[in-house]
Amino acid sequence: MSANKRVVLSSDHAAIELRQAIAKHITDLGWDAVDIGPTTPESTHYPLHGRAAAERVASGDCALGIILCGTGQGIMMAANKVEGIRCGVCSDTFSAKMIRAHNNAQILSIGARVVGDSLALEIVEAFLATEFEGGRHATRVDMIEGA
Ligand SMILES: O=C(CO)[C@H](O)[C@H](O)[C@H](O)COP(=O)(O)O
Repeated sequence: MSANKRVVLSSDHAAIELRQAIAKHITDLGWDAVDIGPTTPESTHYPLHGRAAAERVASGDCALGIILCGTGQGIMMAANKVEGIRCGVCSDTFSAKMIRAHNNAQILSIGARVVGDSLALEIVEAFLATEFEGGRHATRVDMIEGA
């Protein structure tokens, strides 16, 4: 499968089951889910998993990413420390579309303790189905990146 269908997934202990459900769901939709774990429920540290997913995207190994922790906030902060990565936390489908269409975010973060499972799948679908619009938004994204 080509790299542009590869979606890396990671989480901390707060979101393992939801992350695995999302991986199955996006596979059914035709994406290549690259689930980098963890798979066991022991308490772990979200910065490790946010950075690991972001590095898969920054390196070009995966085109997009989906990361989760309890709120989605901490793992998002860790992912955004990786150069060139734009990640937003979404709890609604409109925001999930907009972080692709206007912000060209490569990574979606979800709080597994914030949104229900079926809304989470809708948020993921909205994110994956939306393309960056470019134009005036490209100017602004370049400004985020310091251009
Ligand atoms: O939400 C989180 C970070 O923004 C993470 O899921 C953390 O694990 C959370 O802050 C603490 O969760 P814990 O299960 O009480 O360790």
